Amino acid sequence: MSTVGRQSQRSGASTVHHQRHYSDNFLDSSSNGRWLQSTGLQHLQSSNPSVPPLQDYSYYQGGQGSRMYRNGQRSFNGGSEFFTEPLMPPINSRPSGQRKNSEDPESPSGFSPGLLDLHSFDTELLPEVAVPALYDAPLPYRSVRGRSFDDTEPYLANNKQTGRVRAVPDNNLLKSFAAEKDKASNVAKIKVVVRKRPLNKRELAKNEEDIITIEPHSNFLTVHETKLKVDLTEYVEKHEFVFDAVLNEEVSNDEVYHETVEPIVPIIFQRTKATCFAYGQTGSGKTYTMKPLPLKASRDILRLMHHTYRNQGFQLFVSFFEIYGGKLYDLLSDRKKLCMREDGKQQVCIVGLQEYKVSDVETIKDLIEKGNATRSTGTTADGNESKPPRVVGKLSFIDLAGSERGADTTDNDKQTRMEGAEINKSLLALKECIRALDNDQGHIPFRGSKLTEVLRDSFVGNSRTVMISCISPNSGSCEHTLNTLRYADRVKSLSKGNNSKKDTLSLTLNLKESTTMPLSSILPPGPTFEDDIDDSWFEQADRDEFDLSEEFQEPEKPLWKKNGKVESYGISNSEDKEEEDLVNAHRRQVEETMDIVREEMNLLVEADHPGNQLDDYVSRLNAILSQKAAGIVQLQNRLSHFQRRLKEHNVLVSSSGN
Ligand SMILES: Nc1ncnc2c1ncn2[C@@H]1O[C@H](COP(=O)(O)OP(=O)(O)OP(=O)(O)O)[C@@H](O)[C@H]1O
Repeated sequence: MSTVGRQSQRSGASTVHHQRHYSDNFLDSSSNGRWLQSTGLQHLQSSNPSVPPLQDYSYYQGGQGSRMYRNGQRSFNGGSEFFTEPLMPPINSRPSGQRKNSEDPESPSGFSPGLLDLHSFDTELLPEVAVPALYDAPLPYRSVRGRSFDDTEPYLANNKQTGRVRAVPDNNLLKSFAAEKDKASNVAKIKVVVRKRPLNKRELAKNEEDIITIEPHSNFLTVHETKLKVDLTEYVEKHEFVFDAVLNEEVSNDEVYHETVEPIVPIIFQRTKATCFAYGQTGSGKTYTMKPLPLKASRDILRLMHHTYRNQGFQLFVSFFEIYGGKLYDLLSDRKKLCMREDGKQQVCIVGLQEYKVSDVETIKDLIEKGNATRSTGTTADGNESKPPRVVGKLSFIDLAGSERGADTTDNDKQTRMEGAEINKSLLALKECIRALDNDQGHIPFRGSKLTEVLRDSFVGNSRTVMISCISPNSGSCEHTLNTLRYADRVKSLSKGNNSKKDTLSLTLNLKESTTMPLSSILPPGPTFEDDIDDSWFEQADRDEFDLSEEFQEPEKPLWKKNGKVESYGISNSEDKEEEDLVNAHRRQVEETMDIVREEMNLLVEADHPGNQLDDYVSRLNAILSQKAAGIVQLQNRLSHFQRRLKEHNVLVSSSGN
């Protein structure tokens, strides 16, 4: 076992390499019981695993870890839904309009998703594996070591256990490899999917309207926002969005998996890190959506490991943790507080995080279901433990805190405001990292928040991100829904391969995009696309990002847009952006108000009003002005709260040394 210390430039603390202690004995019912009690995972039902258990699980601690970003107060009540669903039925196998009974809109949210690490392990750590005749292959192939098919490192070069014969794939298997590789290389770097949940009982009881329409079999979504005209009569403003996929309230969790994570599973066998996160306001269905994904993904990963990549030396590890208030807690170890360090290679290590090596779905389910085990006293592994398995692929599932909490600046409670600040910071930093990732920028601003720091290695190299934006359909959530969709839209439009033209194209060619062709390959060449990307494009993208005017582009839109008065500010960092958004929104409100006043004054001047009508006019104008003024004051308050929170947060960050 090796421990290497290094002064971290940032924190000044020593860094620690992964320390892995293998043990056969990892589940302890007493501590599980405690954890289960608090998490409600005891409600989970068992299922038929699709892959036969191999019973070779063990665990180590101290490796790179999993992450979930959640609100600490969130409950972890489990539902039985995802253990009882059939394994990945085809997306069109369910009649449209039919929802599973088990998807109860009122059922409590489930346990947190976690992370699946896929490790390749050194040959000397390979367990003896019987080589079935099926996998025997002609000699020339025997010298090819294959974590993936085209990995041409000589297989025997470092293998001290020369007596062992490594299985090599036959032609069918080679075809499988190639097919999996093909699939992997055709998955877009960023995929933004929106999921709308059904109206819940409470909303139905209040006769709340469903304000979201989704065109069948399309990627289009429209929000119908009710607004007040100058004369205080109501009108509906339509906001249209296009995403990579838009899933309506009838879509099952299986279909969500099929659309989001399933395509990226093969990629992690190609040395790629993938991240799937859910974003949206509280109660919009993030947990409901994310909960089933890790197990579904692990089923597929194990299936690939046991079939296509059989005997290729892959191991799967699972870990769970939470980031709360900028601190890390191990959810598989009684919420033990963890710290994060960087090693000499700038790899992020979560010191002490327990990671469980798993070989069957049942074990993963057990881990999720039963929670943690006792800490390792650890059966010592052989001398090779100083050579920990190398992480070759990783799939992280992140259930973010409710997005509106980041914007909640009105709470007087300091703790709540601090939480809001951290959440806000995480969301903004996440967007920045995704943007940098997709633009192949050399610098990934992962230090913007704890979440992105932890996810650092998911943002470098050949990684993939799937963002699932969850939205509530009710009219009362309109503002939050629009915010969520705008965030998603920005993430999407920041992507150099995904401007709005391309979105439209992807609508037509969506099937190709997800099955045979990358989006970029079906798009026309042009100066705005990958090949000719230059700084001016980024500047344009930045301007676009902060042009809050998209929703006002229809004919009846306020004059401020036509006057072109709203300017975007230059961008210095992600914190500034939130402030800039607020400033722009504030400015927009003021200018909109001024335009209304001007219009009304013109009307007043032009019209030959008798005195009593003039009075009416003036009082109506006053009503409009005070309504607008309230909005402006509210924005001013938000702005100053935001600035205060930023200061507090910066003090906190610098005092914590992280
Ligand atoms: N697509 C859906 N179909 C049926 N019910 C849903 C769906 N999405 C969410 N729900 C239900 O809505 C409620 C809220 O969902 P959930 O707890 O997942 O929201 P959340 O976004 O994770 O909220 P929070 O941020 O507060 O944790 C739950 O009762 C859940 O069962």
